[in-house]
Amino acid sequence: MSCWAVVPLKARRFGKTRLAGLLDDAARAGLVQTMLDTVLSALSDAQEIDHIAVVSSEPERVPLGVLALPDPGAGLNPALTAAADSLLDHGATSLLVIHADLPLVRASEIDRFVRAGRRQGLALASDRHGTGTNALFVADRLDFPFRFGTNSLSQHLAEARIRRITPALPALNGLAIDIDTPADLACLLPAAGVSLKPSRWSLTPCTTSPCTTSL
Ligand SMILES: Nc1nc2c(ncn2[C@@H]2O[C@H](COP(=O)(O)OP(=O)(O)OP(=O)(O)O)[C@@H](O)[C@H]2O)c(=O)[nH]1
Ligand SMILES: O=C(O)[C@H](O)COP(=O)(O)O
Repeated sequence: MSCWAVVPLKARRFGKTRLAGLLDDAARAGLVQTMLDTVLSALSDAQEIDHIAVVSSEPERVPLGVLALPDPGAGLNPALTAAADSLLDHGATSLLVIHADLPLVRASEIDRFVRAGRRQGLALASDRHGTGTNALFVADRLDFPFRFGTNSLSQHLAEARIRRITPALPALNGLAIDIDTPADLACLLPAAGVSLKPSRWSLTPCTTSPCTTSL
């Protein structure tokens, strides 16, 4: 049994565009790198993960000890499909797809997510809005179709229904809190104790759970 984790990583110049009004290129690149480091470190500490890969058109960004997989350049779902095919050749028997923009994720949460997925055959990690999918674990069925994008959670649930799988949907803050928009940053930064420069940041209070809990 060999459990691989794969992290998709968008090309630098296309990454985190929704934050472009708030952060300049260098700040966005720094944020992306910090979040990627956090995710890779949590994966490497997770007991349930045997190997880690990053699928990216920029292999120079992939650290030593992590397998760099090429991105065919047709978007996120084709990149992940190509990665899953390639990992089958590397002996993968189960697969965790996890986004690179989860700044609070911990190894213990990854372990809980994977264990829940093993029990059900599939686990899905919703974003805090209940619409997106931040992580997906498949046991055995590496051909499960990826439907990342708008409203991906309901699309992944529909694919599960077609296959008569009842996925695990564990509520784990570190997997729910991704950083896409200025509102996401507004949720994260005060809770994380990061100081802000008011002249550059426009923060609105966040009311959507679980962003205010256990950070
Ligand atoms: N390899 C690869 N990764 C991608 C691609 N599109 C998105 N990702 C990654 O998928 C995850 C979710 O990405 P998104 O939130 O859709 O995109 P983003 O760059 O983070 O943010 P926006 O530009 O604001 O949409 C992140 O880990 C991205 O780096 C792609 O075409 N190829
Ligand atoms: O399926 C999703 O939720 C999107 O592919 C990526 O999520 P994000 O835009 O919330 O990071």
